[in-house]
Amino acid sequence: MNPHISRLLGKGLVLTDGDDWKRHRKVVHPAFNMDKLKLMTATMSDCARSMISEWDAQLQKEESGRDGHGHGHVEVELSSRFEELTADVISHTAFGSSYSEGKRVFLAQRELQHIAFSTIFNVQIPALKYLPTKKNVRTRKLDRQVRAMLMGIIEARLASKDTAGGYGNDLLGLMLEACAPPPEHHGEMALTTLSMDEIVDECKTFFFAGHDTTSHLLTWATFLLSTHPEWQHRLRDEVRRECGDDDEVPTGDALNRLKLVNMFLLETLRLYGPVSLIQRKAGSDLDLGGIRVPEGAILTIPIATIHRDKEVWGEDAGEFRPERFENGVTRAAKHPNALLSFSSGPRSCIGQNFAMIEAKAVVAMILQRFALELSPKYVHAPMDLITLRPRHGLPMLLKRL
Ligand code: HEM
Repeated sequence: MNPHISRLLGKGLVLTDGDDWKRHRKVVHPAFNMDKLKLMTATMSDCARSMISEWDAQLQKEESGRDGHGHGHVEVELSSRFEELTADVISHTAFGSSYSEGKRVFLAQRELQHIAFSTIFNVQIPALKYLPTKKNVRTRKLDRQVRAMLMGIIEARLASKDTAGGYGNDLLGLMLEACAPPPEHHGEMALTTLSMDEIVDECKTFFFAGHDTTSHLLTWATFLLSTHPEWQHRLRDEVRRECGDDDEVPTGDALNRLKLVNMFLLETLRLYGPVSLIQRKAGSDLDLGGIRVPEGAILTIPIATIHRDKEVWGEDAGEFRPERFENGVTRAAKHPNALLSFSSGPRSCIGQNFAMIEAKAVVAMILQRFALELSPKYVHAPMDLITLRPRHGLPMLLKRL
């Protein structure tokens, strides 16, 4: 693994194994249950609303700047805008009341991520990571800053627990709650199930695993909305019926009723899933459909290829057809687990409901207010750099409805 990426994730859920992984998953799991996620819907909508207000202001400026003779639309590069939005959402949902400190952590994490991505195709020579190259020096400095800032946030939370009446309802608070000592040891503040370092690494993992992936889902979803106007109309009708018009913020329950939006997002994940491949190591000798796989072999699961396989999805595998999900994910293909965007089994994505709720809220709020038309500047060049993104961004024309 690229050392810059290991540093980004530390010993969080993604990179731990065996008993360590079980312990981490047990602590983190309660933070992602449906009731907690519903509480986070309001935060997600608030972040989306502030992005939408910016677009409204841009449109207003465009209209007034031309004495009422503007062309009635603005062009926005959506992929970078969605990256900001999802970073904002994860900063708020992970750190709630400590949002502004959390945002600083995430800006440093983002720079670390850019360094990691810029070295992804380098040959990995172990000794190189100890050399004082410009990137190594910067990485170490940022890493120290991230750790110190996160420790500061966590210590402040622990110290204010009694006066604040708990650790808080954000992801960090819920993790601390799960690690809290039993009442008879009240006051001892020993974190019994995850160490301080491990909590720091879990915070880093949320940011890394949770913001880029969800932003690319939103990017490809809006791309497909603009290239399939009939679906844009159908989804808008559903959103208006279930969530109301543009001055109403969709509730968690209303989002739950968006069946067509859900089918549309699943089809987006099938055709343009942010994660194109995952790897697994064989824990013992295996027989995989007649092929002998020895213990320790690394298997690559080519999600993107499986998602377009005609033998799995039928002759229309290459076409955009959300209807295939009409009877649920398990009946959409010849195999019930054919959709692998969030992986499958015990190591599947812990944030999948979080990501789907966020994507539904943002798509619904955009459809309530704007019509989307792909800019003529758009060049279709999907690029797989850990996650699948449009190489030249997604310039989109937004029109007020
Ligand atoms: C559209 C959005 C997302 C996609 C496509 C996605 C995809 C995935 C995939 C494919 C895996 C399995 C990786 C592997 O086995 O190598 C995974 C794991 C994981 N994801 Fe996500 N993810 C998304 C959003 C999120 C969010 C929002 C969070 C957290 C806030 C998150 C946190 C995690 C974590 C912690 C793991 C590791 C789970 C474990 O090993 O137990 N993901 N994700």
